[in-house]
Amino acid sequence: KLGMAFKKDENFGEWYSEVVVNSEMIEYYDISGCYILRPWAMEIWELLKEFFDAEIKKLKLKPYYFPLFVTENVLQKEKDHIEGFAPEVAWVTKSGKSDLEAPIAIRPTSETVMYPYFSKWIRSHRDLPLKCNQWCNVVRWEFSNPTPFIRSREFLWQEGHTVFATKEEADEEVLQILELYRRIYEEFLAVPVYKGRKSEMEKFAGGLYTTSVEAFIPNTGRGIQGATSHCLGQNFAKMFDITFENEKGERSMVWQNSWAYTTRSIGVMVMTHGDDKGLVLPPRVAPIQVIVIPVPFKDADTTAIKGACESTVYTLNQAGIRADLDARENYSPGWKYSQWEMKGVPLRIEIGPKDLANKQVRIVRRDNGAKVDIPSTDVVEQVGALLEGIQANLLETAKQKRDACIKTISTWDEFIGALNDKKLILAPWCDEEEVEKDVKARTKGELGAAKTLCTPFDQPDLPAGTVCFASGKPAQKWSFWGRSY
Ligand SMILES: O=C1CCCN[C@@H]1CCCn1cnc2cc(F)c(F)cc2c1=O
Ligand SMILES: [Mg+2]
Repeated sequence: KLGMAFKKDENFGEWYSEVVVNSEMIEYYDISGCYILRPWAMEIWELLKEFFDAEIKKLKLKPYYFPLFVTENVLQKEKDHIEGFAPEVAWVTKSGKSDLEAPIAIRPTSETVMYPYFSKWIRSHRDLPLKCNQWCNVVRWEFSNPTPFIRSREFLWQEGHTVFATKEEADEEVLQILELYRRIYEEFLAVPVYKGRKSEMEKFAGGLYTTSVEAFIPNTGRGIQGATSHCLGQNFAKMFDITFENEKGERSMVWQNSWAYTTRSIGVMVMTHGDDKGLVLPPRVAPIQVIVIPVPFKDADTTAIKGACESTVYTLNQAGIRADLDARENYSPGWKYSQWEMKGVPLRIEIGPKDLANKQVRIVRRDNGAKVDIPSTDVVEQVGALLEGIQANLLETAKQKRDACIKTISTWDEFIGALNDKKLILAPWCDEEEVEKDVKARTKGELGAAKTLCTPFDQPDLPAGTVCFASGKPAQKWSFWGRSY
């Protein structure tokens, strides 16, 4: 069966589940919150990884792999680091029939796995900076509604953990990595994001401050954290005794960062660009950018048509374009069109007897359905230009949709109205945690409470005398508020 049973603007949740399955990204698994990532998803993950890994290698990050398991006493090294997270930790308690002497946790994140060894490896300033990155899976036994890519009990990520002699170096790297995350979203996934700082309440409790890139899903009116880059300060250095002897022979504590993005990024892309025909892939992350389909005609020369298709694929591949041929005999062209549209392939090239005779090919765009006939000799240049056009169009369209959801408010009533209208709310805030807690309490409900998403680095000007929408106290900053994933 092809085609979508659910419409994006009518049943978003069902639409999303259907798209990720019909496009062959995901197969549901018999453990709740766990999903099979099929090639159509893993190839996207690998394209993102290729970019990000090359970029952090330029920043001198070294690849590591730490164990999946961590002992109970090490995991609980510092109460405030994992206090609220305890229910999410998955434990191994047996091997075969026999109980383990002590339960072993499966890593939900790797600070406690890594930092005892950072303490051992770092003695002198000459051992700094230490720059560790690992690509791995983590497990968090969450209970809120599982969603493929967006919220799963196991997911893939990279986690960077860096150690510096000075706060200045750490502060600089936090922003360098955040910029890479912005590039992943805007330049690859064509998803607009805001860079900002998390509030004291929303930040990583174990750190000094948290920055993030924040996306927004217009269909649900929910913000979603795209990636996060923390400055940990010297908190973990204290916890794990990570000190070094500086040039003057004094013992000092190190300054640390940690940062991650995850397979959630693929889900954000699906939600942003997908339509009622299925997935719409930004060309820079499309495993197949162009699918070439022969269109045979009753007595036409099918061999010549297939030959033209094969040479078109070859020519495109030689130009570094990810093109493929769908010459399956057991499916009609029409069926193939629908299937590759469902999988979100950015361009389709059709070659039939007429095209052959006119030495042209027909190109069809997935994003806006536009059809264009071009001379076969121009195919590389035209396809290249079309792919760039699609990439830009997807980002621009997503930006306009997101911007249309932004509501700048100044009073509580306006805030509630905007929340009910599924808006991304920009509000003047007094920056007091009590007020943040109060807003959460006053907006509790089955759709979830409103919270601060981030304080965007790019601050609109705040006229003197502006008061906080929730407390009436003098506003200190503009922050994004809303419901979130
Ligand atoms: O967000 C990052 C970037 C990569 C490295 N880790 C940091 C902070 C992770 C915050 N966090 C997030 N979730 C957790 C879940 C747990 F079950 C648990 F024991 C601990 C945590 C936890 O520390
Ligand atoms: Mg969590």
